[in-house]
Amino acid sequence: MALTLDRVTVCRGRHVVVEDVSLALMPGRVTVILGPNGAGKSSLLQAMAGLLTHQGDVTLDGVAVATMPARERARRIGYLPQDAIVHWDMRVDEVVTLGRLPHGDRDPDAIGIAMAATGVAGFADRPVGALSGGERSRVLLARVLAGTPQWMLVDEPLASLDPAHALDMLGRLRGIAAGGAGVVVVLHDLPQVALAADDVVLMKEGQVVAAGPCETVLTIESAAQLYGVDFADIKVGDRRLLVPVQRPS
Ligand SMILES: Nc1ncnc2c1ncn2[C@@H]1O[C@H](COP(=O)(O)OP(=O)(O)OP(=O)(O)O)[C@@H](O)[C@H]1O
Repeated sequence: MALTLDRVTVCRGRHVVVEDVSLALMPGRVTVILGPNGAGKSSLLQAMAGLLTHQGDVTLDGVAVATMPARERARRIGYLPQDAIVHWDMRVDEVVTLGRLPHGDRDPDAIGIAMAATGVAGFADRPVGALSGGERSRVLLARVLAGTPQWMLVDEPLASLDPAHALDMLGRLRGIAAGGAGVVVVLHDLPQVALAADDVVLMKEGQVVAAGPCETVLTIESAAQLYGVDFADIKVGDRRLLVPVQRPS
């Protein structure tokens, strides 16, 4: 079930936005992609999902994602884009049921498990348009989860969530990985990265500058190099959380 990238390059217009990226991502773990704005994180995630034309190979269990029939790809890889919105004012349970489309069924077990895992069962009959941003984020996660994908690719799921809901969402993503799926998530907030990540991929200007276990790859030094600002660390339990600090003038 490994998701493997071999020399993946993505061009948008005339620009190379992801360059020569090779990675082996493992299921059962949360891998966080981080890097400055415009580094190519979303483009890389979309290439992994088979949604963006690229050079090089993205393979799942040795099978090229680009050549998988669309339905099979959607069954195996769940993708939650940045700023995902729901265009129709459907009920929560109807939105979650849409996650079963790649399977062509309305499997009540899968839908129920997804709703329970994301904590949306309590407002299943409400219209999504009447939910708060945090509740809506959980519904959209439930929709992807209902498809029981082997891999979940999630782009900035914490935008607009307050700290409590952000922690809740990170816990749910970790729970999904603990259940055996692979989780790849783009995040910006470094304390949240340290709380969520087993592995990290550091990207800058389209290239992967480092990848591996969070505790060894994400350091004060690597973060400073990545973002061009200084960081301090705070020890919380067995984790070191990095926070940006002003460089002394
Ligand atoms: N649809 C598009 N057409 C042309 N260029 C694009 C398009 N989407 C993104 N880009 C460009 O590709 C580069 C990488 O963008 P991408 O969204 O992958 O970066 P990112 O690291 O996810 O950024 P952010 O942290 O700001 O979300 C940027 O220079 C961006 O301007």
